[in-house]
Amino acid sequence: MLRSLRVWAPGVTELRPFDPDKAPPAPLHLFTTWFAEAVEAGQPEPHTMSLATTDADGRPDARIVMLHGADADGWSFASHATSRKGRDLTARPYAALVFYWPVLGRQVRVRGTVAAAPSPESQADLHARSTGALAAALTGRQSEELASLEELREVSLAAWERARDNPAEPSPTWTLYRLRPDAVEFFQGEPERRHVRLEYRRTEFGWSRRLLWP
Ligand SMILES: Cc1cc2nc3c(=O)[nH]c(=O)nc-3n(C[C@H](O)[C@H](O)[C@H](O)COP(=O)(O)O)c2cc1C
Repeated sequence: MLRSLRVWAPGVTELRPFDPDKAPPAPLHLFTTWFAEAVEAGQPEPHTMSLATTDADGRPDARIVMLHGADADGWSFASHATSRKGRDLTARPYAALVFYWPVLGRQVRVRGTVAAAPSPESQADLHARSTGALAAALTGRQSEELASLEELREVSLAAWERARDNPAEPSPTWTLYRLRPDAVEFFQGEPERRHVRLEYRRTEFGWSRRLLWP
């Protein structure tokens, strides 16, 4: 089965030429352009990304989270500070994000230091989202062992009710995190496998750019 599968099948993926000489001086601008192009090209869920962290012993872990924003302050996402990833970030406030947009054969990797936003900002970010997002956050206990699906159902039903009754109910452990990048890499797939990798690195004078062998 694996051998019958194709990456970037014609008709599914459009590999556009990417000229790194015309790339903007800062990675945020290129990310914003590529993100909008992924949306326009019909990429499902382009705002989901892998978030990699390491625990206190340096052991890595990764999971999918939603992108909450990308601006001059960094790339943001939200989760419980008490979750496994939250504990990792407390122990080692450094992370990597990976976006994969297969309809355009593009990957973006972002690495840098992570800081937690002040609680009022985290709560405001949560309350600007859907009732379901608030209910999920109010359910809490993320990454703890769950005794049964029945217990989850009971706690979740109560959380949905609280979220509907009080859309401003706080979820004390819910935290908005910002990753301030020190490196951002853009990968554009190429049909002859001469993929273009453009890496931006933060320097004391701004951003430097270099190509990487694919
Ligand atoms: C599409 C998708 C989006 C998700 N978005 C989030 C998110 O924004 N925040 C979050 O805490 N978990 C999110 N999750 C769940 C995480 O992948 C993960 O299961 C959870 O956060 C616990 O991770 P941890 O034990 O490493 O802390 C998402 C999962 C999927 C599949």
